[in-house]
Amino acid sequence: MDKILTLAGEALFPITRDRHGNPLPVPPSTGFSVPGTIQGEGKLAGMPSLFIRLSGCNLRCIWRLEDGSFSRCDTPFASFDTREVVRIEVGELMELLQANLDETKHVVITGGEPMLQKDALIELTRRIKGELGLHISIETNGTIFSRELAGFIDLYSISPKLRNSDPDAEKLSALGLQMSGPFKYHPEKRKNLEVIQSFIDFARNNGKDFQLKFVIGRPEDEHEIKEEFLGKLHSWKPGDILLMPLGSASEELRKSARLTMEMAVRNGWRYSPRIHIDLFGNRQGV
Ligand SMILES: Nc1nc2[nH]cc(C(=O)O)c2c(=O)[nH]1
Ligand code: SF4
Ligand SMILES: [Mg+2]
Repeated sequence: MDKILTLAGEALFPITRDRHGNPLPVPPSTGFSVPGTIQGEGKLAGMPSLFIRLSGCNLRCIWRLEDGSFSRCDTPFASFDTREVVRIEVGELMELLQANLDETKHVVITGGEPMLQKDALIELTRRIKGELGLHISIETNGTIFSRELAGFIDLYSISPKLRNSDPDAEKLSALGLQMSGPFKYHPEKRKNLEVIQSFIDFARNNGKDFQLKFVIGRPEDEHEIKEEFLGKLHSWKPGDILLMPLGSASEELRKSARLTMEMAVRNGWRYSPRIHIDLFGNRQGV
């Protein structure tokens, strides 16, 4: 029997057809007449893509912006609150993907933290490569590695979380949340240099690509990136390091954009936009 994936929100998005190729009754959240959107972030920003969003995350990010306001994970329905999920067999997801591909050659696997479902993902990515020959990216927080899965993926988009993402008592109480399991473990789990180095080494040795994409919300982030991550990792190039402004809405992004861009220029790193948020706002399925 096919393995089963647990997906969040719109699962595969944006799509316009069911797995038999029949039109869906509602248009996709993009409002487009065609399936697909563009990759909004990272080295492949602008690339026509379909997204698969997996449910569940081992971290619980809540950031503090420079003005003192808070910004939590931009996909809470795939991390903080996973009550609504879609369970789908790999074979069925393959049919849905195939029915919505048209000219799109890129698939992005995101979450949540997709590596939590690595067994089902190995089956899915093996079939996507073998049967459809698509380019596959994975958006991961860099806390879990699998050699077998890495072998089927072309771009590892690793987004290690900085201290500013820790859900401390003040942030939790401001958001009316309790200090329970995942919140408590976030600070000790979020940084795993061994896992990040494994992704980098595997990419270098197997003709794959990777990027380290850091979310920037305050000036101190620069020192932490250099001392606690890049200084302890090897085999990366400045062009593999991307800085992305903090925020899940355009107004938030604007607040941190200049700080982020200046930091990128100063270090020879790259700036990553979040095009889908600028174009569509903070919405699911775009
Ligand atoms: N268009 C678009 N680009 C994205 N890049 C990363 C995304 C994510 O949610 O991981 C994302 C997303 O949700 N939509
Ligand atoms: S690691 Fe990503 S998906 Fe998980 S809580 Fe943080 S921002 Fe959300
Ligand atoms: Mg994301």
